[in-house]
Amino acid sequence: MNAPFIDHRLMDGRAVQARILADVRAQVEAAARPLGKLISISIGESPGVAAYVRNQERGAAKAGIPFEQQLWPHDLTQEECKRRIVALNDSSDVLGIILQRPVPAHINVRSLQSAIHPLKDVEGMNPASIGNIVYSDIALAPCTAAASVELIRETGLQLKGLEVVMIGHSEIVGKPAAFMLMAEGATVTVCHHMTRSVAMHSRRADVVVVAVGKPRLIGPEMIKPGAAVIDIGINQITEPDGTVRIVGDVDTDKVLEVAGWITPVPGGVGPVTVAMLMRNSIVAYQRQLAAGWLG
Ligand SMILES: NC(=O)C1=CN([C@@H]2O[C@H](COP(=O)(O)OP(=O)(O)OC[C@H]3O[C@@H](n4cnc5c(N)ncnc54)[C@H](OP(=O)(O)O)[C@@H]3O)[C@@H](O)[C@H]2O)C=CC1
Ligand SMILES: Nc1nc(=O)c2c([nH]1)NC[C@@H]1CN(c3ccc(C(=O)N[C@@H](CCC(=O)O)C(=O)O)cc3)C=[N+]21
Repeated sequence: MNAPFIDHRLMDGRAVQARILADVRAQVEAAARPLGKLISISIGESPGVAAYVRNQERGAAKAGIPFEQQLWPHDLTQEECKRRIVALNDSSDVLGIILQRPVPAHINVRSLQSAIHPLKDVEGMNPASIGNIVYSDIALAPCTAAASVELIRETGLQLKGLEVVMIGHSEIVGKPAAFMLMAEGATVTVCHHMTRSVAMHSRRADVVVVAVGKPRLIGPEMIKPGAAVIDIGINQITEPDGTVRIVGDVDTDKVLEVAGWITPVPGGVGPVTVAMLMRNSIVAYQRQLAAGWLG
C-alpha cells in the first residue's frame, strides 16, 4: 500500500496541540497543590463559541486540568454577571476564568473582562494583563494571538527581523498578535479595512497572519512565493450543493501553490488556541502559588 501523501506545506495544528498539552500535563502532574477548575463562561448561546468550548473541554481533559462550562442566560443583567465573576475570583476551587465572546448587546464586555482578577485571567484580556504585552511581557497573552506566534515558530523561521503582515486589528487577535510579534523582534505591518491596498503589503511579507472573518479574502496573488500564511479566520459557509463547511480567510487550495507553509482550517490555529489556554492556565497556577494564594 502506498504511504498517504502528506503535503509538508500544510501545518498540523493538532500535532502542535498534542505536544503542548503533553507538556502542560507534565506540569500539572508535578504541581505541588491540586489545581482548581478552569471555568468557561458563555452568556447566551452563539454558534461560533460552541465548537471552541467543546474543544476546550477535550483539551483540558488531555492536559489534566479540571474544566467546567457555565452557560449563563442571555438576559442576565450586567450587575449579576459581575457579581458571579467576583464570586469566582474569590473561590479557591477556581483556577481561572475565560469569558467567551461575543456577549449579548446589553452586556459591557470590557467591564466584565476588567472584573476577572489578573491572577485568574487565563485569557489575558483584563486591561492589566493585556497592557503587559506593551512591556513585552508575553507569558500570559490572548490565546489566539499566542497560537499564531507559536505556529510561526513552528516553521523554523527566525522571528528577529522577520517581515510580518497582520491583517485585522481586533482587540482579541490582531492587536495583541502584532505586539507579541514586535516583542519577538519582527517588523510588523498591521492592515485593516481602511488599508488602501492590503495586497501591496502582504505580497512583500515573509509571514502573513490573517484574522478578518471573510472567506477566501486572501488569494495567491497576495502572497510572496515561499511565505508562511497563518489563517486565523473561522467562517461557516454553505456550498452551492447545500453542504455547510468551516473555512478560514484564505483560499487555501490556491495559496498552497505559492506559500511555503499554510495553516489549514480546521486543524490549524484553532487546536493551538485551545493548547494556549491550557498553557496560560498553568502559568496562572504558578503565579497564584507564588502569590501565596494556594496556601
Ligand atoms: N482560531 C481562533 O482561535 C479564533 C478565530 N477567530 C476568527 O478570526 C476572525 C477574526 O476574528 P476577530 O478578530 O474577533 O474579528 P473582528 O470582527 O473583531 O475583527 C476583524 C478585523 O478585520 C478587519 N477587516 C475587515 N475587513 C477587512 C478587509 N477587507 N481587509 C482587511 N481587514 C479587514 C477589521 O478592521 P476594522 O476594525 O478597521 O473594520 C477588524 O480589525 C473570525 O473569522 C473569527 O471567527 C477569532 C478568535 C479566535
Ligand atoms: N474570549 C474569547 N476568546 C476566543 O479565543 C474566542 C472567543 N472568545 N469566542 C469564539 C472564538 C472562536 N474561537 C475558536 C477557537 C478554536 C476553535 C477550534 O478549536 N477549532 C477547530 C475545529 C472546530 C470544530 O470542531 O468544528 C479547528 O479549527 O480545527 C474554534 C474557534 C475562539 N474564540
